[in-house]
Amino acid sequence: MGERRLVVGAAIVRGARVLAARRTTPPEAAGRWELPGGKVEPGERPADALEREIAEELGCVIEVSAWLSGASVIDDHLELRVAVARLVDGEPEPREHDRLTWVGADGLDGPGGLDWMVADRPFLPELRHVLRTAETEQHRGVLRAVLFDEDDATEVQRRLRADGYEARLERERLAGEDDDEDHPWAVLTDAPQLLVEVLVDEHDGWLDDDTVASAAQPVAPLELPSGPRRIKRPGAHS
Ligand SMILES: Nc1nc2c([nH]c(=O)n2[C@H]2C[C@H](O)[C@@H](COP(=O)(O)OP(=O)(O)OP(=O)(O)O)O2)c(=O)[nH]1
Repeated sequence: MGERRLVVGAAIVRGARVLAARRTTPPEAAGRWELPGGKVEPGERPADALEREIAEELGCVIEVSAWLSGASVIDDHLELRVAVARLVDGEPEPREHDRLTWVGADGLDGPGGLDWMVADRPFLPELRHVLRTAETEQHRGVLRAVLFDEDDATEVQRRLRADGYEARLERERLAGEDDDEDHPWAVLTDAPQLLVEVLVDEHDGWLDDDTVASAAQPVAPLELPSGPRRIKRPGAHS
């Protein structure tokens, strides 16, 4: 027997919750929760396979941020890897699943938690950690400024730090397969939203949706978006 074929699952994280999907087939898996995804085609990169499967199954666009560690055996022929991903366009709709749910660290598993596919369970502790980190950042009012160029990101970071705020750089695709120029930079900061908005504006970036709606409230009575959306995203990048 050769190597097991790879199945990839997406832990799509928004705010501090992850999207879980309930299977309908085969009968023994119906009613069990999984991370949406599917089989990687021969010659296909796992991140591309995942983005393709999500478009097919959920009708939305994601971007892989980082792979969780390890792989989990599904059966003699298949093994599962899981990536943390961010929703970049559209809203997930179930096309092949009978239910979708956004679940936080506390609702992942354990009493009252979801009944996951067996192969997914080894990923839950690390996933819980990812969600807890996201929760902490939300509570601290951390904003995420996204910029296309490293120079812009570094400059925004420098200016925020010069003003006494914390500012940390992150690459949008952290541990993906490739590292080409398409992947933007993010600056995570505890600076006030207005200041961050001014800086991203100067550097052709935008403020990410996830963080704004929840984080901005304690900072200032601004006009807040009622639903998740991106604030000032350039239409195309040059
Ligand atoms: N997508 C996905 N599949 C999982 C997970 N956990 C798990 O055991 N599996 C199993 C169920 C299936 O046996 C297999 C993936 O099959 P699939 O039916 O979702 O994949 P696919 O869309 O590429 O299907 P196919 O039509 O090519 O057969 O992996 C999970 O979290 N996500």
